[in-house]
Amino acid sequence: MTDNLKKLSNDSLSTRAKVVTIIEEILNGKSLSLLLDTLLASVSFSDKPFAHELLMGTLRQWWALTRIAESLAKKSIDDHAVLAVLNIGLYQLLYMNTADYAAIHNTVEALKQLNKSYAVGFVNAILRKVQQSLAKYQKKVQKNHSLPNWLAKQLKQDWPLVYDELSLALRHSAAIFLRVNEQKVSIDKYSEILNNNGVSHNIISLGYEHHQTIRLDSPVQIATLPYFEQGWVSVQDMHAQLSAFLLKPLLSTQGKRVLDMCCAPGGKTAHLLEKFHMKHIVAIDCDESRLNRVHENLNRLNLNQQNITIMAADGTSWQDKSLFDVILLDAPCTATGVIRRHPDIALLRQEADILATCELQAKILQNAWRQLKTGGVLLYVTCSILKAENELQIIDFIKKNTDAQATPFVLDLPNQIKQTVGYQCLPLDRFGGDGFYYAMLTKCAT
Ligand SMILES: C[S@@+](CC[C@H](N)C(=O)[O-])C[C@H]1O[C@@H](n2cnc3c(N)ncnc32)[C@H](O)[C@@H]1O
Repeated sequence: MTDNLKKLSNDSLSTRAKVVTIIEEILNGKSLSLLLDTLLASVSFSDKPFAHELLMGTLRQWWALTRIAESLAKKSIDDHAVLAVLNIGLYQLLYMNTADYAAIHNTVEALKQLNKSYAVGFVNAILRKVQQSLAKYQKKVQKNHSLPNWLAKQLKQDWPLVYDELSLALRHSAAIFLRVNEQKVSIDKYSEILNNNGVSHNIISLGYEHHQTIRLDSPVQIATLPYFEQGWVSVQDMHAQLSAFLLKPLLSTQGKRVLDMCCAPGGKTAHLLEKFHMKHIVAIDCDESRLNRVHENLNRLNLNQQNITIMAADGTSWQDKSLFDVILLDAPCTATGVIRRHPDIALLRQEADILATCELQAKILQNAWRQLKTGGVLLYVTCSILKAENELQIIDFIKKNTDAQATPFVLDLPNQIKQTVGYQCLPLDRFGGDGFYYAMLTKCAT
């Protein structure tokens, strides 16, 4: 734990100051996933909803709020804590029903608690200016996007026809989808159980053949879902669930050797084990700590683990002794398709990450290909919405590998967009799935 985070155990630190501390950590490169739990554990029960909304909302609107703050400051604000205090203040004024006095006074107090008293006058003046012309600034903050400029520019170039819709959707939260473990219960039966427990939801199409998923109408505490601990259900975005369904024609006949390259934290591995009897599945990932979560997931779901080998390995160079019939490559990516769920991505990613990520993907893909039998199939997946990591990556791969042939399939929802090779799923509305790309390649005899 960093010294900065140790401050969170100080009960006299206000919830606002704690949220600012978490944002500082994110701006220093830490990921939100663990920090959100740390924040919520450090505040009182009654303050948890406020802390959650203030952190997640401020992160989702970060760039739009920063533009307002810096336009009023007439300069860029380099002190992370001061910028975070300003942005949580602006978020309370422009998005939450916080009384103006609390939004300004208590936010400015956080500066003092964080030893940033030098900025009290500066922050106070900006927040008061916004409070005096609230409607004007509410309109201003809604305009355009809340993305770093380089990303907005790239998305506009990649998706000119739906750019406005896309950049708007990326400012919102995403719906929760459930993957039902059909070894335990059918979707229809689980839907009935949810109804009996008062959990409002819909069964919706995945856009591929007749397959369906459950979408919740509003967020719930996941651990309180009926039979969650018994492994009847998992949380998984609808588009992430496509992997196993797309592989169904190949894996419904038994006896296949499968490689799950880049498997952690094991969402897709678990789905494969729920659905298919494979001869052997090898699941690798380079991140040992994330591999622990694969074990945890498979154990909760009570899955038969006799035929699976899970291990830490570098996908750019690791080779198995025998070839595989099917390879699932869920490649590391910029994760720009899941910004709605992980709004810290919009703060953390840099333009230079695209090229570095594409190079890593190309290396892993090439190494995976060497391990595929002739006649075998590789499913390439990312949760990115950037063409460089997706369609362009695969077109380039096919050019370099004359034994690689695109295998056609059809997705049929409006936000599942056919590409030269594969499909791009876009997060175009609040209730649709995340941004994912899928391409299927068959290895031909040369
Ligand atoms: C998109 S995530 C995989 C998600 C996973 N398939 C699931 O469904 O839960 C990408 C994974 O790639 C892993 N990774 C990154 N570089 C790698 C490499 N060189 N070799 C193997 N795994 C790598 C990361 O640790 C991360 O767990």
